[in-house]
Amino acid sequence: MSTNNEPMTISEKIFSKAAGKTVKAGEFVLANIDRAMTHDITGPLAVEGFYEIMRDKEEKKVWDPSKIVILFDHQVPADSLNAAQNHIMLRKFAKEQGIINYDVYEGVCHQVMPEKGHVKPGDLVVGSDSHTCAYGSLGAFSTGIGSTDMAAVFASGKLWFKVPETIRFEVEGKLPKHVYSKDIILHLIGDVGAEGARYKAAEYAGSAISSLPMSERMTISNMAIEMGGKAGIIEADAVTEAYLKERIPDYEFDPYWKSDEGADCELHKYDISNLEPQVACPHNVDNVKPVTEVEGTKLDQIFVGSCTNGRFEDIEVVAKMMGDEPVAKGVRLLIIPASRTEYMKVLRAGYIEQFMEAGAIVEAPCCGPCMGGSFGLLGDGEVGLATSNRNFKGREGSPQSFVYLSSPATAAASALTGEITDPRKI
Ligand SMILES: CC(C)[C@H](C(=O)O)[C@@H](O)C(=O)O
Ligand code: SF4
Repeated sequence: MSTNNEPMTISEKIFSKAAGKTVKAGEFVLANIDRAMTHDITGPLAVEGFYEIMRDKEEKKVWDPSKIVILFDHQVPADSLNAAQNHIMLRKFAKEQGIINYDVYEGVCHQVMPEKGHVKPGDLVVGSDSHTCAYGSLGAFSTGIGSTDMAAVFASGKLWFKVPETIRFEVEGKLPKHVYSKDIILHLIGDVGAEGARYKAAEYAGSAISSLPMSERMTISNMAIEMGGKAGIIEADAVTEAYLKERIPDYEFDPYWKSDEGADCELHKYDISNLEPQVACPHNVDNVKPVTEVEGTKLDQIFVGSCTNGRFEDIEVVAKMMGDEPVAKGVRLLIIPASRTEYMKVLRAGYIEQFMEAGAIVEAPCCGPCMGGSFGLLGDGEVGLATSNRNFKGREGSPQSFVYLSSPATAAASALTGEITDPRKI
């Protein structure tokens, strides 16, 4: 696609493809969208907006129903009459328009989209959810948009963008035992701050990133938005290829979708060889401390799940660390696999029985308490530890509660003791 020899970032390449001409960071483009995703919270307003845009048109059809995905994850199974009505409305819209609709609770959108093969390297993907940046783990430019922008995408398949500058995180080293990609991303966010990557495309590279399996890459891309990133991209490689070959039958790896050497970016370098497990403390995701500084904080609830860390691999870490030990008295351990597929893997591995016997509770795939909208909420003065991605005041329930964020390993160690615990000490 590059028409001259100037090195380009992966974002510039993707926007050049999407705009049909070579574009550079800082330029405004009207871009063709490859895939659009919406869910039960933001979908209804997008549908209303779509009909508003189409009000004078005789045929009120979306631009391409095969490129839109609608799913239900935030309030499932319907937890209120309002949610049930929203689901009815979205099911009807999807049916009338012929849109792909996972309407029987397939799981959290950001797990289901890659899992079902809806994203590939070089794609421009939009979703009406801020953690849409998660699909950057597959080498796509993927970003969250609002419901009204989604309405415009439904109608036209296009959207205006300013091509973002790139902020590149080069992370080298071998992860110490019991330290995971969640610790890397919390460390990066703590370092650059909640605004450190504002309107920039974050790119993660280096030996510590390329050696991560896909499940852990997803965690890192997912949290780009927590430092203000517009996207969180990891260049596609053999790991990406293997993941996609299982899901997209005709997928062929294309080495073009990477940042060229010498492309313009703001560079940040890290060595994580001695990284401690990290914890984000109330009430901001960038309030990050090594676990040793918050050890001993008493917990009321631990939530293992969400689009950030609700995959089989995450839950397996918890199962293995807990072994036959029970959940500590006085703490509630809530485990929610991120999708039906991940749930089935957890089930077949025998972990659900193990967790239930240990005194934990395993729920069906959904966002759960992550956003404080559904079940499993924290009350006044309660303290929770979660493997999710946000800990703002009131995020998991009461504005008088406190949420810490960690890796599944730290969550498991803490479930055994009832207080924030360094997994290296278990
Ligand atoms: C409901 C949705 C708009 C929201 C988001 O955009 O991220 C939610 O998924 C979250 O994690 O806060
Ligand atoms: S699991 Fe949490 S972060 Fe992910 S989409 Fe659901 S509410 Fe948002």
